[in-house]
Amino acid sequence: MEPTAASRLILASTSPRRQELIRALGLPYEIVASEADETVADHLTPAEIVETLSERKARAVYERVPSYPGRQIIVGSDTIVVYNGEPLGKPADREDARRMLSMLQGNTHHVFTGITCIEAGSGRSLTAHRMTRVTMKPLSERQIDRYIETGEPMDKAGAYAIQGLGATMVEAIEGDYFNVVGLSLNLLADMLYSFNIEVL
Ligand SMILES: Cc1cn([C@H]2C[C@H](O)[C@@H](COP(=O)(O)OP(=O)(O)OP(=O)(O)O)O2)c(=O)[nH]c1=O
Repeated sequence: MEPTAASRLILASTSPRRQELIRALGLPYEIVASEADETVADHLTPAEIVETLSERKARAVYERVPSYPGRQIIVGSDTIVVYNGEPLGKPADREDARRMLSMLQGNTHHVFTGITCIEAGSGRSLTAHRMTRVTMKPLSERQIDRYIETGEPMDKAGAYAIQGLGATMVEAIEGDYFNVVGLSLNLLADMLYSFNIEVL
């Protein structure tokens, strides 16, 4: 089959960041919220966690997607921060955000994002992940408290947003920036190419 740009993507996500990122690809897309359970077994590695959850999110939408005349690829994604072997999701409350930021400040952590693509008609599925290294500069307790007061940490893995005020706390990154924000466009483009969808 010839590569085609006429296929439609369905982003299985409520994340406004992911919605903005997928728009950058310039392909037709639709957003469908995915209500997948995000609990996983304790023994999974970070890569297994984000791959399992991205799969679960994509599959939840795949199972209820209406039929459509063209090709549709459902895209699910999940992000976690890992520090010292501990996976950090979104903070439960301000205290949890304080605990996470106190650990991350002055140290290097890893951000894992998994992506799953499922083709609606055939059910063919692909899952992969990327990892980015992020180093935060040392922060005082007062700086952490003031950052938490902005409300920015609350719906972000690891309690910070590199694309927001959190950028002022990041000293260095190694790897794909967009993987930290929640969707590596580089990885997604490679995965779409396996479905004969050319972004460029
Ligand atoms: C580390 C980091 C995470 N994040 C976000 C990306 C994800 O939205 C969120 C991690 O939570 P996720 O559970 O991966 O995603 P979500 O619940 O926001 O959205 P959905 O499951 O519906 O797709 O953290 C940032 O926006 N910036 C950052 O710098």
